Amino acid sequence: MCTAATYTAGDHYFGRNLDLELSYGEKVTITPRNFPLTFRKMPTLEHHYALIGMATTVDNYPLYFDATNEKGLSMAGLNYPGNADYKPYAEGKDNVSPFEFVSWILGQCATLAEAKVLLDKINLVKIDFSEQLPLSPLHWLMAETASEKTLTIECDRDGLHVYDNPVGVLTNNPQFDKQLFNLNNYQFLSPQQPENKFSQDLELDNYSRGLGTRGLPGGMDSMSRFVKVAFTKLNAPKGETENENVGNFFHILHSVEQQKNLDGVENNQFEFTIYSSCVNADRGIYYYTTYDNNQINAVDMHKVDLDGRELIDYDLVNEQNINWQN
Ligand SMILES: C[C@H](CCC(=O)NCCS(=O)(=O)O)[C@H]1CC[C@H]2[C@@H]3[C@H](O)C[C@@H]4C[C@H](O)CC[C@]4(C)[C@H]3C[C@H](O)[C@]12C
Repeated sequence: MCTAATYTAGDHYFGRNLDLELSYGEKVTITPRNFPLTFRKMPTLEHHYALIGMATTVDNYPLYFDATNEKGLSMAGLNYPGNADYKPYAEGKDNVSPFEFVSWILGQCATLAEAKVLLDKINLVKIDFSEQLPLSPLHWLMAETASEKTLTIECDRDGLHVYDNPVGVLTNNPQFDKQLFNLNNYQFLSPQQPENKFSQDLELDNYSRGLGTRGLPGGMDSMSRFVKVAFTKLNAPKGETENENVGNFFHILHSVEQQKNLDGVENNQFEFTIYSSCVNADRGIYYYTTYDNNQINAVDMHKVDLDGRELIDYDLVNEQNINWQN
């Protein structure tokens, strides 16, 4: 399972937890403006916006899991098994494969309005990257900095759905409209202590702090994480400094982090949070933590030549770095 979220506190932040039982050798990857972005059925983008994000690069092709462009538009792909339904080639449409989708949109669009124009013409065509890397069933969170608005994009059996996402979070199944509806069931949650509405005939005691959050779901499943991360994010403090806000953002994501050995999948394996990312979308800085390294690491896209023609990538720093004080 995975979780993605946005957060605004002065600047605009976008990030995700990547939860899985295996790694694809992903690295923080910068695609400069003049790296030719090729597509199976669409013309090459010789010149485009520069991108920074997490990607696996195969045959010099960046397969982005999540990314942000130099204009602050961001996207993340999350698992959507059993629902994602990619389509056959369609004449007259922009036939873009899901593995190309992030680069196609972020390479060309600065805003959600521009992205919506491309989404109107798009056909998410069923073309695998390779036999070894077939398509994954995904849906996407997309956010811009200007309006602070967020979209969810899902390609179901009945076609493409582009939802306004007023919460600014995404997890996995079920469909987004059901996740949103489910929040109706949690209106009772509060960061404040409850008042007794149970009965005036009883004297009830707030015997513990945090009673307003009793009933907040804590499961690893995607509906539980949706509620928990939405509640955490919508009540998150807004700091004064970059460090404070990056810290706040990681607290939001880590509220739904998956610890090892709690979410069993096939072959006696367990899914866990491989990395958590936080992009400052206004400044093009990609921060991340990994399961084994709680320290926040950062890559700044503006410290490299964004007019280049070659991909630039950074291995994840995966070793725990303890700050010894004596
Ligand atoms: C599995 C990842 C999503 C995380 C997630 O939601 N996990 C939950 C698993 S589950 O619900 O519990 O089954 C997704 C996000 C982005 C995906 C990758 C990107 O789409 C880029 C390429 C695309 C290729 O078609 C397949 C490999 C791949 C490298 C993908 C592998 C995998 O499907 C990734 C890494």
